[in-house]
Amino acid sequence: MRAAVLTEPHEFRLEDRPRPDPAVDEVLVAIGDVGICGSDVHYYEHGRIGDYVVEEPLVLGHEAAGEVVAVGDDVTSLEAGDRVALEPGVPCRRCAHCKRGEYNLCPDVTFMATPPHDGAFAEFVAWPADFTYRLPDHVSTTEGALCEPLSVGIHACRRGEVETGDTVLVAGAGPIGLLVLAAARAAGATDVLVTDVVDEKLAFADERGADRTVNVAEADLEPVVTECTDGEGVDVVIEASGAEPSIRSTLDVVRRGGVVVLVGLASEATVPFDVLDVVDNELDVRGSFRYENTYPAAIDLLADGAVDVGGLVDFEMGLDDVDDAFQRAQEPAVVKGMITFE
Ligand SMILES: NC(=O)C1=CN([C@@H]2O[C@H](COP(=O)(O)OP(=O)(O)OC[C@H]3O[C@@H](n4cnc5c(N)ncnc54)[C@H](O)[C@@H]3O)[C@@H](O)[C@H]2O)C=CC1
Ligand SMILES: CC(=O)[C@H](N)C(=O)O
Repeated sequence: MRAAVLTEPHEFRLEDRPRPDPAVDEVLVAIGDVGICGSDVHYYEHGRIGDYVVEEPLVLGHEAAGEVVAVGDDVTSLEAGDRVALEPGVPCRRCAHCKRGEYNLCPDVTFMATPPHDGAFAEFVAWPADFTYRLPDHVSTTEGALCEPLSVGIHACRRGEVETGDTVLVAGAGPIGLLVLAAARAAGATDVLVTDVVDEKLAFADERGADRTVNVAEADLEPVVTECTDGEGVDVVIEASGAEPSIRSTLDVVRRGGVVVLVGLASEATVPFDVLDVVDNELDVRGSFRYENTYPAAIDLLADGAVDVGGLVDFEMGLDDVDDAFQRAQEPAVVKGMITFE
């Protein structure tokens, strides 16, 4: 089978590799679509993300969906021909975090396309059946692949305890911010404000149902939030840009007693935070890391039409064009690129 392997920064090699055999509890999936995530682009550009360093050739891609072509002897939940989405992180199932159900925090997780674990820019992937989810007939494998970033959005909203009637501010209108917007709407948020520094991204957020968009490179956010919330501040801020000024501004726009959820990964490890603000206003500041138990909800939201990911994908390219695809994925106005397999 063919696989696109990152051998060093800016260098993909198309390799012929043996097709994997599924273990007894795994399914073999012929990959149909794989999204290009910002983290894939970061590994391509820099060969590392923090402590995760590409030391051996690595297959990237973790937003994947396709069709089951074989099942291991013990698998009863899926069969050949099923179209499926693959949850890319498989935890150890034994540690205290796994036992508590917070398996996204498992320190021994095998996460696709995170060194040293290969990802899904490959024709076939063998994957545990219980982290592989059947897609209804009317949900495409492109949508199945987008269950991954949608899961990040669902988990962030769960962390923020977004409820019916809430006013939510989503900072950053990249794929994660846009899917936080979608998940917040599905959770019942009635007013969603979205910020970015790129007008095209904000126009897109507007089309996708944002009540108000603010280009924070051109306008002050605080007066807009004051106007929209009668001076109270928003119930929940979900920071999905990772930009330091945006992270800092979260405390200025959340209401007293509100929740700030940090999803974006800041390039600087430390960002000054006004502790008095947090204490005095009794703010909940929470991290949100990947997701747990979100795939069934993501698939249901797509199947019911409660979340529409149509239009999120700017381009689709084959494995042969993986270099070009990664160049295009870095254009500022591009939201999502997809590698597709015939
Ligand atoms: N916590 C988690 O589990 C995960 C975190 N991430 C992180 O979430 C963030 C968002 O991911 P993507 O949407 O893929 O990234 P992206 O880079 O495509 O989107 C970020 C957006 O933020 C905008 N932005 C830049 N400066 C801003 C500012 N000052 N205020 C508001 N917006 C600003 C950019 O123009 C861009 O549209 C990244 O930091 C990524 O590393 C991504 C996936 C999972
Ligand atoms: C942080 C990322 O962007 C990536 N999706 C991951 O979960 O590692």
